Amino acid sequence: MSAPLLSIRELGVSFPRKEAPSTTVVEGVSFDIMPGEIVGIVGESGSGKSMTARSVLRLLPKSAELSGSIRFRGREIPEMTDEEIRDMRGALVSMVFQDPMTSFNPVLRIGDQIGEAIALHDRARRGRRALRDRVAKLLALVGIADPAERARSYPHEFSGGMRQRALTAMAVANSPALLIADEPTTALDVTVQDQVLSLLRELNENSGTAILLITHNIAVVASLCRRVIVMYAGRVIEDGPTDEVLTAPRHPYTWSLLQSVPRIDQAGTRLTAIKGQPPDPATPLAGCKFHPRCPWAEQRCGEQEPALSPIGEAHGVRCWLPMNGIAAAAQ
Ligand SMILES: Nc1ncnc2c1ncn2[C@@H]1O[C@H](COP(=O)(O)OP(=O)(O)OP(=O)(O)O)[C@@H](O)[C@H]1O
Repeated sequence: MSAPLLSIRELGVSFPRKEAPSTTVVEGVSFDIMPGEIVGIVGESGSGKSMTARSVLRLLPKSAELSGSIRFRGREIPEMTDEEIRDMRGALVSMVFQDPMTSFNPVLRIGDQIGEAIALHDRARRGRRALRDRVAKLLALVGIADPAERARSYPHEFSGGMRQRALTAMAVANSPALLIADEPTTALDVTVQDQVLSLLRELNENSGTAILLITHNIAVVASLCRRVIVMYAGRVIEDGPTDEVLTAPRHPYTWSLLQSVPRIDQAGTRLTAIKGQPPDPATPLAGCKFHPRCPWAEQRCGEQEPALSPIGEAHGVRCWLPMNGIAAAAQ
C-alpha cells in the first residue's frame, strides 16, 4: 500500500481568551488522505470543518493555536518556514474557498491573477503569450465562454458563479497533488454546481489530484467521495467508506444527520431536524459531545468521552454504543 499524501494526527485548534480557559474548536482530529483519493468532510455549521482544512495550509486566524501533527508527503507542515509554505501553496496543495470575491484582488484582471499563480510555480518559465494561452484554456475548462476575452475582466464584472469557476481554474492551474475545496458550490445555482463538481471529478481522474471536499451537501458526498469523515463539536465522530456510512451509519449523530436530508426516493416524507443545539465550545461538556441530543445516551455517555475506534474495515466510530441498521429502523 502506498504512503498517505496527507496524514493528520491529534490535530487541535483553540483560541485563547482573556482571563478564561481557551476555547477549543478542533480536538483530537486524525485522518489520512491517500494519493488520488476524494474524501468528504460533513457536519453541521461550527463543527470545525473549515478550521481543520485551513490548518493544512496554515491559513488559520492569527489568534488560533495549533497542536498535533500534519504531514504532507511525510513533511511536518507546522514546522515549515513561511517560504516553504508559500512554495507549497498552489503548486502542491491549493484551496478553493466559499467566498470567491475575497479570494481575488478586486483591482487586477482575472486573467492576470490566474497567470501570476501559474508563473509563480512555473518551472518551464513560459513567456507572456504562452501564459495567456494557458489561462484561456483553464477558463474554457471551467466552462467560461469567450475565455481569452473574459480573462481581461475584473472580478466585479463576473457573476458569483463565474468567479467561483475562475477561482477553481486558478486552484487547479498547477495540477496540485491535493485540492482542498471548502463549500465550493454552496453559493452557486444547481447547473453551475454540477459544472464545478464535474470539473473536480475530471481533475481527479486526469491529474490524479486528491481532493478534500468540505460540504453540507450529502448528495455531493454520495456522488463524488469514496470516503467520508463526519465531524461534530470539533471531533471526528465517524470515518468510513461513503456507501457504508450513508447506508448503515454507526454513530447516532450521522444517523440523525441523514434523517434530516431530503431523499429523492422518499418524496413527501417529513424531515426530522436534529433536536437541540451543538455544544458551545466555550463551555466544557463532559462525556460524548453528542450525548445531550442522543436518543440512545446512557449514563457513561455523559461521563466519559469515547475514542474513535475501528468498527469495520477502514471504518471508525466515536461512540460507546455504535448502532446497527436495525436499531436505527426501530426508532
Ligand atoms: N477567529 C475565531 N475566534 C474564535 N472562534 C472562532 C474563530 N473562527 C472560528 N471560530 C469558531 O470555530 C468553530 C469552528 O468553526 P469552523 O468554521 O471550522 O466550522 P465549520 O464546520 O466549517 O462551519 P461552517 O459549515 O459554518 O463553515 C466555530 O464554533 C467558530 O465559531
